Amino acid sequence: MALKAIVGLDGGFQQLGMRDLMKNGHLGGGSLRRRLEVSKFGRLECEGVKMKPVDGDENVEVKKKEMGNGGSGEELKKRSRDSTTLPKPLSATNLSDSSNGSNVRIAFQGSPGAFSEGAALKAYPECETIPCEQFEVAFKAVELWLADKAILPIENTYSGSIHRNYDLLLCHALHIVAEVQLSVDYCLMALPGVRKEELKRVLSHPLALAQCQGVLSELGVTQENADDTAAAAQIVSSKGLRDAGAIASARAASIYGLDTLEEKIQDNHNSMTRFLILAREPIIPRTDRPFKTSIVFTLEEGPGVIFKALSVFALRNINLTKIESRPQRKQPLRVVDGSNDGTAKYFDYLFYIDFEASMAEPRAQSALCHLQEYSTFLRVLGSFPMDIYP
Ligand SMILES: O=C(O)C(=O)Cc1ccccc1
Repeated sequence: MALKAIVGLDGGFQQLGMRDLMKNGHLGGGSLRRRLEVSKFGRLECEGVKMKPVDGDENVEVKKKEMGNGGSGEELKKRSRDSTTLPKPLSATNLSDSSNGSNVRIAFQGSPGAFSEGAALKAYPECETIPCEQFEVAFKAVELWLADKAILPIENTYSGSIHRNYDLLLCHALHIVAEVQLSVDYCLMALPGVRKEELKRVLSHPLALAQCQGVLSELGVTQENADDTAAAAQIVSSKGLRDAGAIASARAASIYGLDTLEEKIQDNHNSMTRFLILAREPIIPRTDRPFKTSIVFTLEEGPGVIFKALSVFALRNINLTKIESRPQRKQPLRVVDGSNDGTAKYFDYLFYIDFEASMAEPRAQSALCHLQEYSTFLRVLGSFPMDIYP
């Protein structure tokens, strides 16, 4: 799919949105350069672009078995129709990507100062970050070569999995190339001169509000959802709201010129958020450092299939770090014939598993070959280094 990037700077902070990812145009070098120049403070907007459905089923062909990152023949044929997903030759930019992230553009959902941006900077301190209105836009930005990678929060030790982002992993053909674990510190902030007692409401991302209930109920304020924590800070600042505070990062306070009224206001100080970094191409799995592999699969019907599926890892002494199941939205029910009482209908699920092994290890390869005996669909989402230094 081709696109045209249109980004206007109207004086304020902007995000990449659907409107900027155009249907029929092409990406002119000039417009890309212009967009990238503003991207430190701008977000892309997208409208009118036909997005793949977010229920994750367009790329899921459950009737076919699929191994590795290459996909089935049918899927490869489908992908080859869309030239943006074809592997591209190495360029000078690829070769100059350094581990500190200079020359790497990372798309994230949110405004500058969001925690997702902080996680991107933890992984690649010198990267260029591209704020996007929605997660779909961040994925699209990578698929359309506007960004090299996308980052998305996937789970939190306090509130668990971010289900929508699991679903998104399946809608797109991006590969997980890294994980980042971040301990998130929330700050309460307001316009300079505003005191805590003057606050009548506090704005933030729902996840942040949920984790700061102690302070919020002490303040007796109403809570208002924002798209992301930094957007909350931006609203308070740009609208000059003197009765409102925001919960966001210390970086957001400094970006939007707000004063921090209280630091580390979260109820639980040990809470961590795990983010995934996605790219168009998988990385080459290695065995010289701890690796994790993420897979998604569906199972045949029958007694004990989940037990059998999990045993392929236990038999090879492979540790599982995460199990998640999600309904198959497009075909949520599986009709099973053959019971004595007639036809039964079951909920049909996708299983996501993370295991501690690299796809370069024979035990991981044989575990997945074994798993194929019980699964109707299997996709490796990525094999990537574990973030062991949170
Ligand atoms: O809103 C943000 O800043 C985000 O990046 C999403 C988020 C919110 C709370 C914890 C971790 C990530």
